[in-house]
Amino acid sequence: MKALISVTDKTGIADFALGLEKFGYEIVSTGGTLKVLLDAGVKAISIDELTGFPEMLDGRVKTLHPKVHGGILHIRANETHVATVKEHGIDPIDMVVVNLYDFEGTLKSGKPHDEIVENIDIGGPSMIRSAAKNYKDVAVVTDPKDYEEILERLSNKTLDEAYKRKLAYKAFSLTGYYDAMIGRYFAGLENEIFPERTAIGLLKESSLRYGENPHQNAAVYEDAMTTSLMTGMTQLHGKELSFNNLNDLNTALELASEFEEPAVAVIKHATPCAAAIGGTIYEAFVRAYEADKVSIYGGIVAMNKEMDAETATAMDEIFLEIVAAPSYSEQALEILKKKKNLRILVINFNNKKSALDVKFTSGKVLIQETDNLNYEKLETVTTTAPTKAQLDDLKFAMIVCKHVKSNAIVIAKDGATVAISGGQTSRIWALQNAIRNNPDKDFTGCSLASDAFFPFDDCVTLSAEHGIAAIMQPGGAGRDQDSIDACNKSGIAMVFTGTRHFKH
Ligand SMILES: NC(=O)c1ncn([C@@H]2O[C@H](COP(=O)(O)O)[C@@H](O)[C@H]2O)c1NC=O
Repeated sequence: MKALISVTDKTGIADFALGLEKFGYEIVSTGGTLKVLLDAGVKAISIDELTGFPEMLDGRVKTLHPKVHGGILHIRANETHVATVKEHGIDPIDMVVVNLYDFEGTLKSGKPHDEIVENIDIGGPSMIRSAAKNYKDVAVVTDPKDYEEILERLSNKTLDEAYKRKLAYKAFSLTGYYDAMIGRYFAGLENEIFPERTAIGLLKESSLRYGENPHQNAAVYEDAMTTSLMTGMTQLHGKELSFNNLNDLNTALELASEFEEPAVAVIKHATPCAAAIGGTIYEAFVRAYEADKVSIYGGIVAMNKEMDAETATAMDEIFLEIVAAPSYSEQALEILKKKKNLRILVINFNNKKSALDVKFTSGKVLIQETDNLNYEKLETVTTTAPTKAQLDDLKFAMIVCKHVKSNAIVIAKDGATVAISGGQTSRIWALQNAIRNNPDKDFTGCSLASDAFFPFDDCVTLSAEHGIAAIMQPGGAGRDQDSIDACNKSGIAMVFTGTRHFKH
């Protein structure tokens, strides 16, 4: 029996090869791997000896040879195959142990293009695919974590077809993932974000306790080709993150990262319930908290600057699922850690938002660029123009609005939300809810943003009844003029942005 071993990640390979030898395997190996094996006392032979060719072209051709692929691919139960390999002096290869050049690591460490290309493994995936195709006769081992089990199975004679098929599934998943990364890298070089054919390539990070609801199984995957806000985040404390936590966190981070100044976003059910900016994080937090003291219960709080002790203390009375910040003062951490279950996350806000927004629907996958444009223009369409403070609030409200599920209305004052209403099937309902859910709020002088245009003037009429002073919306409705007239009648300033922010 022969095992061909050719690995970049040499973890555990010597012990595995020594183990295989005990079960009668003759080991054949490539340059660097051979050296490690010989040093460990494995009686391995070189691939050159097997093929009768030297490794050549700086390692570009080592195992790409009929003696290798014929040895792997012939069907043992097929007499013609067996006769053919015999005729050509090809010995059967019964096990292929291969892992691949570190394309991902080379790319991520910012190496030049030529070096990245050199780290595209050709011979490795070829052998993996050959062995996986012929899994009934060949065991394909691509993961060092499997070495132990394979030796165990050799010992109790359970390296059977069913297990070899499982190894084949892992093998094809690996080559698919590997090629997906390479494909995306090359598409990126052409600035092609919507290629004709594409593979995403996802690496399982962990299973989750459950999905959106306890009866749904779920797992979380890492997209190795994307660096975005959650990339490299660390959890300092608290229970493991759930499916809903991660989904909600995404909105929290995307909103908090919109601002240069200290900003706090409070999220429930993947939609903001409050947000504020301030001179300090403490100020921003207090104002966000006061904006909605009810919904924050069980929410996620993300901030774009260090969490200090004062802010941590202010959170003390509130039940939160997650706090996320770029860093924590020692004292803040001490205070927060008193809450056993609170998940405390460190986020790298220098990472950008993900460039693509991907939605899997039933049978179709929708891919779009992330909504990165806040407004195309700022055009005052009323006789009254917003004051500087009102315009600042309008811009702030529109940024928050962008992250609220449609139909969305955000009312703000002095850089803090006053009312948010989203996920409504009619625009007027969104505004009615914003007002109805906040019976104690005074909307006089507030600024209002709408994620899409007003189809009728009813939103302006209701805004006027509640003293709202300025409105921002994309404009573009057939009845825009009705809304403009209604604003002029009530002295409301209205600004058109030309940019819609639906979020479904
Ligand atoms: N070109 C080939 O024929 C070839 N055959 C095997 N490899 C890769 O060479 C690596 C091992 O090289 P070494 O044993 O020299 O450290 C493995 O990751 C294996 O996938 C090859 N390298 C690249 O394609």
